Order: sequence, then C-alpha cells, then structure tokens
Amino acid sequence: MAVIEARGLGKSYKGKVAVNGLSFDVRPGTVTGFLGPNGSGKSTTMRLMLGLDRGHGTCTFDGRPFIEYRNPMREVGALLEAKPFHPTRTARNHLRMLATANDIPEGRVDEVLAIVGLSDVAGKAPSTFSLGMGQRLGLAAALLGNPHTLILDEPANGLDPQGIRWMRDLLKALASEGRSVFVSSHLLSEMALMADELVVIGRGRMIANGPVSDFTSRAAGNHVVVRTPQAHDLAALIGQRLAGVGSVQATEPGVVQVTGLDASAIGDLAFENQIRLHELSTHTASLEEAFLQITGGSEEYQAQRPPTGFQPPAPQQQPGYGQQPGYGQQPGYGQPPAGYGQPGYQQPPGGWAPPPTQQAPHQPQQPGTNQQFGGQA
Ligand SMILES: Nc1ncnc2c1ncn2[C@@H]1O[C@H](COP(=O)(O)OP(=O)(O)OP(=O)(O)O)[C@@H](O)[C@H]1O
Repeated sequence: MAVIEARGLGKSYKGKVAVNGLSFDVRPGTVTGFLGPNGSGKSTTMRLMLGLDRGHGTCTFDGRPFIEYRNPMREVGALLEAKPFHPTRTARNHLRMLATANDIPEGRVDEVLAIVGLSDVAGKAPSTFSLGMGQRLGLAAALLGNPHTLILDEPANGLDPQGIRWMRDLLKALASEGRSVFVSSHLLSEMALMADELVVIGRGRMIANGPVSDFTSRAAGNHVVVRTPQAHDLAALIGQRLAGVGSVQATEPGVVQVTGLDASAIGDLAFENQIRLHELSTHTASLEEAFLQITGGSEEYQAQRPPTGFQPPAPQQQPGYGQQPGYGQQPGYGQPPAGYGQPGYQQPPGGWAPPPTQQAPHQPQQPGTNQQFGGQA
C-alpha cells in the first residue's frame, strides 16, 4: 500500500508565497487531516501534490509522481475544490466517461454511485445537484478506480449532518483497509473523530505534523483537577514537586487545578503522603482549542472585532469556545518550534510535554432515517 511523500512543496503567486517548503508523509492505514486557516495554502498544496500546479518540490505516491502513472485514477483518487462536471451529461455518464478513460470496468460506476448514495439521481445532470450532492459525485469519481490513496479537499463541504457522519465513517473504513487518506476540513470536531495524524499549516508553512493526540496534549489549558479534603496539604506537596515548573491553584474549596504534573504522578504523591482523593481527572484541550492556539496569528484573513455596543447573541457555545481566559495565543504557540513539522520531528522544547490525552470516542453510525442520500459505508 502506498505512502505519500511530499518534499519541499512550494508555490508563489505573483511574488507572494502561498506554500513554503512543505514536507510531510501520509502513511497507509491512516486518515491524515490537513488543517490551516483560510488562505493558508491547503488547496494549493493538494494541487502541487498532484502536479496540477507548477511549483517547487516533489510528491510521490509509492515512490512515483502522480503524473507518471498510466491509469492515475487507479492509484490516487482526488476530490479537489473545482469540480469539472460536464453541464449536460448525467452523473452516471460523467463517471462512465472517466471509467473508460482510465480503463476501469463500467460496472464500477453503479457501485460507486451506490457507495455515495446517488443511485436514485444517477440519470440527472450534476448541474441540478445541490452542493452536497456535487461533493458526493466528486467522491464517487475519486473512488472509481478503487485507489489506495485518497486526496480530498473539504469533502464534507455542503453535506448535512448525516452526510458528514457517513463521510467520516467511510473515510475511516477506507483507511482501515490500508489506504492512505489525506483530507482537509474546517470541521475540527469531525477531524478530531476521524483523523489519526495531522498536518497543520499557517501562511503556507508547516506548524505541526504528528498524531492528533500529541497535538491536543500540547495545548495550553491542559490540566489535572484534584478534589480532596486535604487540598491545602496536597497543594503544598505539589508545589514542592513542581519546583516552579507548572502551576497549582485552588479553584474552589477542596479542589486544586494542576499543570505540569500528570494525574498518575499526583495520585502517587497523594498516596505516599496518605492524602485522600475524591477526584483525579485530566482535562485535555479539544482539537479546536489546540488548533486556535497553535494557528493564532497565522491567519491570512482576520475579521475585525465587532463595533462597540455590539451585543453578541445569547451563548450557544461549546465549553472552551470563544474568548476564554487563557485562550488565543499562548506562550510557545503561534510560532512553530525549531524543526517542528519535519517528518519524524522530535519533541519541541519547553512547555510542550504531553500529558495523557482524552480523545472523544468514535461514535458508530446509527441507521439513519429519511436519508435521501444515505450512501453505503
Ligand atoms: N490562482 C491563484 N492566483 C493567485 N493567488 C492564489 C491562487 N490560488 C491561491 N492563491 C492564494 O494562495 C494562498 C493560498 O490559497 P489556498 O486556496 O491554497 O488556501 P486554502 O488554505 O485552501 O484556503 P481555504 O481554507 O480558504 O480554502 C491564498 O493567499 C490565495 O489567495
């Protein structure tokens, strides 16, 4: 099965650097999420990987560039932002044409239409499709050659919640069969459930590359909560153990919040000193929090603050969303540590030691009702 190796990818538009020396691997059997603020260079990178844009660097799929494959759709399935659908040709005929050009058996067309849930509208022209249906047809085209590698730019764009969950389950299933899946998305909660690895860029440069769990565990705000009737004694012991690295603070009577020491170390310390614990829990940043911290300041397009007197709508936010104390750019974030983002990167220095992580559990797909475009997993 294929590994994607991108090396030194770069591209400038009229002297402005859009992608700057990106190198990363995408391993078989994984979903690798590609994250970055608007305009950070994700789509340009994907086009460079496929040789659709002229630029610097190389990208190989199992050791060969995409354009060197005789039947590239059998090797790499791509869904990019621009969808080249013929205005009058039906969805089925569009796929038939691609199948013929790539030496793919025609029977595969109806298979992929069923996989993406478009069998009922296969005789209609894509110009009549909604955004989400167009995305499904683009995905059908990407899957047509049963490729071992998928490069998907915002595939969930326009999908309804059932469609998003279906897409997540499909991509995870494809990866579990040994495929390499490289997917960009702004849906960070989806990415948290779907991706094994991340490539995070800002202004065309690598910011982070590695397992999702490493990424979230390094975020500022990760801490351990300890509830104990001997909070004062425990806080003093933790303070001594921390020796100035990390923090311990009482957030309410009988509760201390600790950074710089993980739950097992705190549990051991309490046990050794006969301190009773009523709660010992690790709180890890969400992918969204970690992403906003690490990309803070690298947005190409930053919205202005609302004018004075603006009343925000009543909060319907997720915990940790919006402007929270300690939110935004933290010391050590925003600027990628030296050498960070290179393949096989080493632990960056200072304040990045990962405590154990808590990832949201994967939710198995429930049988949906009223799904017009349900798709097969
Ligand atoms: N054809 C083009 N001509 C000129 N500039 C371009 C072109 N395509 C992209 N750019 C610029 O290159 C930069 C990266 O754009 P790109 O579309 O790759 O970002 P992106 O991360 O995919 O953004 P988004 O998340 O909004 O889709 C942006 O500054 C964009 O304006």
